[in-house]
Amino acid sequence: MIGIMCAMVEELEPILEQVEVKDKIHHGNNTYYLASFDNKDIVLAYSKIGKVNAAITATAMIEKFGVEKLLFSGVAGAIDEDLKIGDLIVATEVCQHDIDLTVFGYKHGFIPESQIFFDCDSNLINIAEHVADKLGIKLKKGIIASGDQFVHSKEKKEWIKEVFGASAIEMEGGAVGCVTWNYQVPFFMLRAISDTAEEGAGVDFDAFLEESSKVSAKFLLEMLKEI
Ligand SMILES: CCCCCCN(CO)Cc1c[nH]c2c(N)ncnc12
Repeated sequence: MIGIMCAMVEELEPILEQVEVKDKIHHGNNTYYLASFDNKDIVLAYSKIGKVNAAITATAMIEKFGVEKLLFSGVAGAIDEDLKIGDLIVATEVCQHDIDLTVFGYKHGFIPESQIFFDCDSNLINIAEHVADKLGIKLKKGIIASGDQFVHSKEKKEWIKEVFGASAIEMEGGAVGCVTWNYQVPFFMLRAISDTAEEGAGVDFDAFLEESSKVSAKFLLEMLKEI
């Protein structure tokens, strides 16, 4: 079973309308759509925004639906200057920039018995690169940082870049990476840029959420054909 996760309904809609939904299951205040696409069984859901909501959905996908690969599609704020609105980025690793146990000598993003960075699945990243070549589109790869805040300041964005080497910023991937690492389930995340995470990012986000969600959804569906 393949799991497809988004944070917001706007990110899931463009995927859901392209698959054959067989059943809808309500569980833990989430709706899980059982569907098939290209003769593959998939379960889809949006978690709601933020790391806790994302962790709930990722865990349910694994524990209740037996998902063996978890793919995330959505939008993100750009940290790297070469990422423009509408561009795609694939996560090589994810982290949580709002974890801070530095007073005990730990690095930012580190929790004892856990990790700062969680690797995304190299096989799925390879498939993404193959699909990008086939479609003739530019696909950036990089670290994506998550935190429970919408980043809209150049200072904060630059700090996250400095401390984590992140190329993009959002609010769920680091949590999903932590869940999939604990359960040893392959994880892949694709995001399309909706804003630059600086002053005024909220306005850009509202303006480009729908369009960028479609960019990410379209690519993810192409990937599904190759999995
Ligand atoms: C009510 C509106 C909720 C916005 C949710 C934003 N998502 C969270 O995953 C992605 C995202 C896009 N741009 C971002 C930014 N600049 N900072 C954090 N997250 C993001």
